[in-house]
Amino acid sequence: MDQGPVSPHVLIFPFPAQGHVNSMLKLAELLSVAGLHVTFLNSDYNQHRLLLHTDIQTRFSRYPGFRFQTISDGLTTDHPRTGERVMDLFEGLKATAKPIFRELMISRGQGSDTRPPVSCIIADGIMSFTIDIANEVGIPIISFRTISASSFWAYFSALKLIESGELPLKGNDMDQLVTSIPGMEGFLRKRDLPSLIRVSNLDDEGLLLVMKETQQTPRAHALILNTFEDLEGPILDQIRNHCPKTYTIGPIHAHLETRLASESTTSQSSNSLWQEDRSCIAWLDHQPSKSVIYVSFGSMAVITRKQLIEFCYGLVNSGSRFLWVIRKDSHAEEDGEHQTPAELLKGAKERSYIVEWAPQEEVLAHPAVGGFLTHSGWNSTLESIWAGVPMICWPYFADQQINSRFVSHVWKLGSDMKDTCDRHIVENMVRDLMEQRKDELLKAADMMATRARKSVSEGGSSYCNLSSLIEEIRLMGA
Ligand SMILES: O=c1ccn([C@@H]2O[C@H](COP(=O)(O)OP(=O)(O)O[C@H]3O[C@H](CO)[C@@H](O)[C@H](O)[C@H]3O)[C@@H](O)[C@H]2O)c(=O)[nH]1
Ligand SMILES: C[C@H]1CC[C@@H]2C(C(=O)O)=CO[C@@H](O)[C@@H]21
Repeated sequence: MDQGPVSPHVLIFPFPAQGHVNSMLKLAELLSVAGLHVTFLNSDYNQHRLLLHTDIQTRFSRYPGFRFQTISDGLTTDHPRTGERVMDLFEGLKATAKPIFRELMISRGQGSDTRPPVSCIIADGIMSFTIDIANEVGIPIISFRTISASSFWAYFSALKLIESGELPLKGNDMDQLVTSIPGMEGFLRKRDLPSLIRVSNLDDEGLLLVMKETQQTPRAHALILNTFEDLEGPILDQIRNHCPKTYTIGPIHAHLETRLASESTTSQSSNSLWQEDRSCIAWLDHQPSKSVIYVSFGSMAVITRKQLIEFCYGLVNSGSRFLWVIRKDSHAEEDGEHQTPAELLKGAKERSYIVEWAPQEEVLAHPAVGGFLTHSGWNSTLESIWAGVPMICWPYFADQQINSRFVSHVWKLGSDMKDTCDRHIVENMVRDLMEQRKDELLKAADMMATRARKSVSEGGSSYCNLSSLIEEIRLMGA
């Protein structure tokens, strides 16, 4: 990448969760490759886990302008930070991180640092207190929202949903179409609204939070989204009516690979907060081409024992081979139930493999993988699109409900199991994806993967947008 004469200093501040740290740390590396000074402000809790489970220090030591800095997320070490309790992070950050961040920005991140002062902040768009502080101290700020453009737009349109009377939800017909989100009139049902705004009470804390946070974005200098024009073009047109400087630079994980390759460098870029169990790659090496369905519900979902059992039976009865990520903290233990998932899956021992955390990007790229049963987190969705792997979506919360509608009905890359969790449905959907509609879905997935490749290749939309973004950041530092 070209390196101009000015060397600005960007401070990157993610919301402290895996799905956010992952993409924002990849952006940090992209900016470091371009020769910018970068400070990555990680929570103490996540930094400890990154150091424990990755080679992050060594990886970033090749960038002399890069530093990690840490900040408290306001929660105790034993707080789960998963499931619904992830929302506690917002209070923790406001009470603890916000005043520290203000002091840090008043000093322009200077302390004992010999690097130039911070000239630009890139902060998670779900933490609008960073916009208040940046504007107060006079440092330009760019919001990075780590969700899809479509879910961002749904949150942005929440006020319209309220004005038109579509929110709060009334009645039981969740299949009714929603009419007041411009660009989604023909296919978005009530049940496809992100769970945080799929509510029947306007006092709902999640609704108020996500609405307020999203409404603040136009106050930032620009918006970065981890998506690409060919994927979400019509929705991006809508967003640009409110946030004209919207840079789409995704899929970021692939963009980083591409840029590093063009610099003749490679990066084993695990940003995992859990220890990756690489034994699953050896297991995949012994499975036939496109025969395995990969199952993972990301880093935050917590499922009930009953749901776990329905998935077990559905997968076993489908007859398919499967690789399943079951985090230790991902399912509630219930009284009188002591069978582990491995014991429950005894009947499918030869054709199943369980790990607590996988090297997901590598798994999805493996020739043995032919499908992905996913919770539709945005990173997982993009990683699956990049790898050309069709999906069965089982959205858990937040943006996932709308992502799964786009996967199944707009991009036609799989099916949506939303709001059900029944062994027969799991079995039928796996058979459909891995057998009946296999060729058709693989073809559609392959076509979208080709478009994704084009976007991060030289001259592609994400490639050009990243170059413009870097140029803009350089001008801020001048
Ligand atoms: O065994 C695993 C499982 C996951 N991952 C990685 O973990 C990330 C998970 O991210 P995502 O798929 O986005 O899910 P969540 O962890 O649930 O992410 C949160 O953050 C996302 C970005 O804001 C949102 O889209 C989600 O709804 C929200 O739950 C991905 O990069 C995966 O590759 C692994 O490396 N190994
Ligand atoms: C805890 C969730 C509330 C909203 C956040 C989010 C967003 O940016 O809208 C995405 O997924 C979750 O990580 C966050």
